[in-house]
Amino acid sequence: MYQINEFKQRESLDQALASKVADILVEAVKSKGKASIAVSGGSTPKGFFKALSQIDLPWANITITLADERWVAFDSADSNTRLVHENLLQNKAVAANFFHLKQDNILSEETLADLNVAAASMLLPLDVLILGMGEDGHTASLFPCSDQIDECFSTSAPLLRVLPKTAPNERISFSFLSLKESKNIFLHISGTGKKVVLNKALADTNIKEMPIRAFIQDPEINTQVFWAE
Ligand SMILES: O=C(O)[C@H](O)[C@@H](O)[C@H](O)[C@H](O)COP(=O)(O)O
Repeated sequence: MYQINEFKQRESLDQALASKVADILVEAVKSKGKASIAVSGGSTPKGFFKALSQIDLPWANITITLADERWVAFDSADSNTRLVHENLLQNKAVAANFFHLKQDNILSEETLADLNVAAASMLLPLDVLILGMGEDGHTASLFPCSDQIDECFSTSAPLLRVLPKTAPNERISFSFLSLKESKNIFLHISGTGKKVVLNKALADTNIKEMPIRAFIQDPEINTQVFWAE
């Protein structure tokens, strides 16, 4: 299920989402000494990253990772790791820990197995998950067009390799079953085009056709949608 929070200005959304996420992270650190957050890449979250980076938080006890990453070099314009380093791991958040999904040149079975062990012990369940959504209804790198779409929903491994057919780059993504355990889930989208996609996602039920449906229609999952015009 979902609740929608609508904003006229993207800047107001960025501030509101940053302050909500900050409160959750503070509470998590207070109660268990540490907190984890997975953010998404793409073009939408830059302003949110900047707003969150300026908040005074116990950053040294907070680990940031990505919901998914493209398997590209750090200096590539497509690197979500680079996006996070340039926009979120700045200002006060410079003290935060970053869990790197992109490791070696090749995403081998061994690398994936090591990442799965590390993610399970260090990050999961996530305290905060910020999802984005593509025009095709993908979220994280759960791509409807990929041969891995069944595995995206069925695997109990935290992470999997995905090869989208309609988007560039090999990907690594947290699986649906690991993402759905997140304690606080947000979907951050902006623009009228994304509102149309959201409405399309709400109008039908096939999750493999539009994976975002799984997060907004499952009664066991509570997704806070943050949308700005
Ligand atoms: O690395 C990625 O591609 C993502 O994490 C992906 O799931 C993204 O969030 C959506 O594609 C929305 O992207 P935009 O914000 O660019 O529309």
